[in-house]
Amino acid sequence: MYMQPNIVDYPNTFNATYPSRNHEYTKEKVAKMSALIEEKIKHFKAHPTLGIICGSGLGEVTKAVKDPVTIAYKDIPGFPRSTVQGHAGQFVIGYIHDVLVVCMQGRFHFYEGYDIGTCCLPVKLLKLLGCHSLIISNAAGGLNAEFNVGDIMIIHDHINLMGFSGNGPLVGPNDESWGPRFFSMHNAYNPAFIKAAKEQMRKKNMPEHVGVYTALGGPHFETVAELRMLKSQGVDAVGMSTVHEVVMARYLGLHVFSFSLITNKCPTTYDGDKNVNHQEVIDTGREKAHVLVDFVRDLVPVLDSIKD
Ligand SMILES: O=P(O)(O)O[C@@H]1C[C@H](O)[C@@H](CO)O1
Ligand SMILES: Nc1nc2[nH]cnc2c(=O)[nH]1
Repeated sequence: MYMQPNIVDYPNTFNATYPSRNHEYTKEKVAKMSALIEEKIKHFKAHPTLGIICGSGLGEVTKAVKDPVTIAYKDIPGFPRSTVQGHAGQFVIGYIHDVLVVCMQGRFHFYEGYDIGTCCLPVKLLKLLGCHSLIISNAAGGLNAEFNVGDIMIIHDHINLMGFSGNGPLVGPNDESWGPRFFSMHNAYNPAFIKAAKEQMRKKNMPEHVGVYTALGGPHFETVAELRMLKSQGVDAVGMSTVHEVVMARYLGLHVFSFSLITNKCPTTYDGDKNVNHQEVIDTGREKAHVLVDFVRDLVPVLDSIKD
């Protein structure tokens, strides 16, 4: 879907167009959304400290949440709607162990027609709700030959392909009260979180995959030539999200842990019938729900205790 670029008056100069609507999500606007949620969770008498963004088919992670309060995205004025199968479109807020978490069952993708800034609005909302850290999950195709369908890959770095070409969430005017104009993406994926997650994997006898993720605009999956190119550039898993959310999270000073569920293998040869499809992605998420719930449940208190 073609999005009409947003037109903003730049004081005294000219009308500028921006690919991202991030600047429209002002503190005032996002605080109104946050206040609606806070009202519905005031009985907890605490603010959530950890946000969890669930990838395609990965919403069952919320089974780890005790005393959940569910709030539909459609009940928050100005908040986008989920349009993709496997993204329920609701917040699930409650406790995992003694940590108050906000889970997002559903994220927003560029291919749904949302601009990249709108895709990252949830990260701003999670920050205003009080989160200091995020777990960002996604379903991804595995390029690394060591990965099997159903494995988890911890993301230790990414290649921001959409951002390379100027389609980044922070393109446009900057409000310094949210974050700085320029900032580093070095160690964007918190090394202490990665270390803790690897320890969890070792204890659970899970393969300890760590790798590089990239997101393409989608919604189509990749050609063999594209996958070969990505593999040659050091990409281990390919998806359609996460990267821009991590950029936004680091801008806001949030700590990030992120992982991919490898839902399919990415074909790098032309032989055989290797058509990836969304149903396969959803099915792998469902089949592995128990592993994800267990992994996230045990990781949450560990990550929450690491403050830098
Ligand atoms: O929201 P995520 O990144 O987990 O979703 C992936 C990428 C596409 O949206 C979808 C393809 O099946 O899964
Ligand atoms: N781009 C992309 N996204 C995915 N999400 C789940 N599997 C895939 C994949 O193979 N490619």
